[in-house]
Amino acid sequence: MELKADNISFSYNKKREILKDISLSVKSDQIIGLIGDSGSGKSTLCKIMAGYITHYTGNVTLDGNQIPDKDYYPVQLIFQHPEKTMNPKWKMNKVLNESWTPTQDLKDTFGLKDAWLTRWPNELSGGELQRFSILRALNPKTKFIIADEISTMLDAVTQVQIWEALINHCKANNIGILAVSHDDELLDVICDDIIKFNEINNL
Ligand SMILES: Nc1ncnc2c1ncn2[C@@H]1O[C@H](COP(=O)(O)OP(=O)(O)OP(=O)(O)O)[C@@H](O)[C@H]1O
Repeated sequence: MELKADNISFSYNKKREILKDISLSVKSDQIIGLIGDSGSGKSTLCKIMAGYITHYTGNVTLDGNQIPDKDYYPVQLIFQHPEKTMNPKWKMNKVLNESWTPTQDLKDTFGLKDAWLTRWPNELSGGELQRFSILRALNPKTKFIIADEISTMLDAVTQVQIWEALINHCKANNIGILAVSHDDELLDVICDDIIKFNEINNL
């Protein structure tokens, strides 16, 4: 499969255009990196490609087709701050199983401990919470993952564990990844190709 953004332009308000005529593509067997200046619009592009922002111009397609937003959205966005995406009034068991029920094998692969399931989100660390948000995004209907600075706040060991588990799962299940990061060393190690955001944003 191929996820494509074609000629995407967007502004939050009339004063300033954030994205101008941006095009990029990711195939199922690829990990594509996206690097660029802070505030240049990378997260905005991620939200557009994952269906969170809909009032843009241009096209986001999967194998040339518009992505229907009524069913499960096959492009899943994982954010830098997992706590912002979780209901603070839900225990982690409910948070984890909201979209699908991950197997015990997968929970083990991501180092997710059963003891965490009975806690509230504010009783877990950033690294522990990020394991939940990644597992939630790996519903079998997911075709592409957009990882927006998912390991920025984690220590080096946790960063490696999480990326290794995510990449292994995605390779085995033919899920393509768009990885946004300021860490060029990380992108050099994990990506097939790295796109410089400033060069594709035609402002
Ligand atoms: N909801 C919003 N309303 C108005 N402006 C916004 C909104 N969200 C982001 N912006 C602005 O849009 C611009 C692009 O933000 P965005 O978060 O996409 O950049 P980024 O490249 O991901 O930055 P960083 O690398 O720092 O995460 C910034 O100037 C930001 O202030």
